[in-house]
Amino acid sequence: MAELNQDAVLQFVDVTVRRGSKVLLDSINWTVEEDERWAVLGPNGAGKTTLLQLAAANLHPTSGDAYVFGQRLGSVDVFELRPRIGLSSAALAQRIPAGEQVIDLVVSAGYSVLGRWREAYGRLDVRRAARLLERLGVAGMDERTYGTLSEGERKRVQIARALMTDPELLLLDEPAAGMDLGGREDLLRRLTRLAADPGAPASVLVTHHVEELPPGISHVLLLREGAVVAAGLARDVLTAESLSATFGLSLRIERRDGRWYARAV
Ligand SMILES: Nc1ncnc2c1ncn2[C@@H]1O[C@H](COP(=O)(O)OP(=O)(O)OP(=O)(O)O)[C@@H](O)[C@H]1O
Repeated sequence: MAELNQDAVLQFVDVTVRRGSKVLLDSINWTVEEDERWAVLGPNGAGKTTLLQLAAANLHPTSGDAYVFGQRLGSVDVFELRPRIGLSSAALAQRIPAGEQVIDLVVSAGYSVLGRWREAYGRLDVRRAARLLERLGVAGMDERTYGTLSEGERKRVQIARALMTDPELLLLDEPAAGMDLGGREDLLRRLTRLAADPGAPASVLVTHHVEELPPGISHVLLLREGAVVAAGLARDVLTAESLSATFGLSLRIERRDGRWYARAV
C-alpha cells in the first residue's frame, strides 16, 4: 500500500468508484504534489471526469481512500475544502443560468455560489474578477450575459471563475473543447503563462488530445476503462507504446517546442 503523504495536494489510495455493477474507477493510486501540473488523458468513458469529481471533493470513493490537502474524503467537511479548489467542468457549466452576468459569475466563486446573490460585492473582488477575465482573453465582457457568449468565451469565463478564489488546486475538465484553432492556441499560451507563475496552484487538466497539453504540464496520468495505464513525468509516460495502449490503436507521438503531437500509424 502507498505510504501516506501529508504534504500532497491529492492522494488516492486504491480508490474504486462503482455504480451498480459498473466499475468507473478501478483501484487508482495517484499522488499530486504542490508544484506539479498534471494532465489526465484517456478515451471517452475512461473515467476522467469521475477522477476529477473525486479531486474536487464532489464525490466519495466506493472503496479505498481519497485525501485532498491531506484530509480524507468522508471524514472531513467538504465545504471547508471546496473554496480551496478551483473547478471548471461541463457539469458546473450546465448549471449556469443564461441570464447570469459574466462579472457576477466570476465574483460569486468567492462566495461558493453560482451568480449574484447579494447586491454589494467588495470593490477589490470586482477588480480581481475583471483582471482574471483580462488574463483569460475575455476583457470587456464583464457586463455581457453568459447566454450571449460563444462556446470558447464561456470556457474562458469558467476558468476565470475557477481562479477567483486563488485556489491551491486548479481542476480543468477539457478547457479547450469547443474552441477553434486560434482560440485553442491562445488559451494554451495563457494557461502556460498561468502555470509559469511561481504562485500558481497545483493543477489537473483533463483532455482527450495530447495536442491540447500546454508546455507547462509536468506529469501525465493515462486512463483506460477506469484503470491507470501509466502515470508519472510527462516525458516518461507519453510514449507511443503507452498512448497506443490507452487509446486502443497504434499511435506515433512526437514532441516539438514543448508541445505534443500524436497520429495513427
Ligand atoms: N451513475 C452512473 N452509472 C453508471 N455508469 C456511469 C455513471 N456515471 C458514469 N458512468 C459511466 O462511467 C464511465 C466513466 O465516465 P466518465 O464521465 O468519468 O468518463 P470520461 O473519461 O470523463 O468520458 P468522456 O471523455 O466521454 O467525458 C462511462 O462509461 C459512463 O457511462
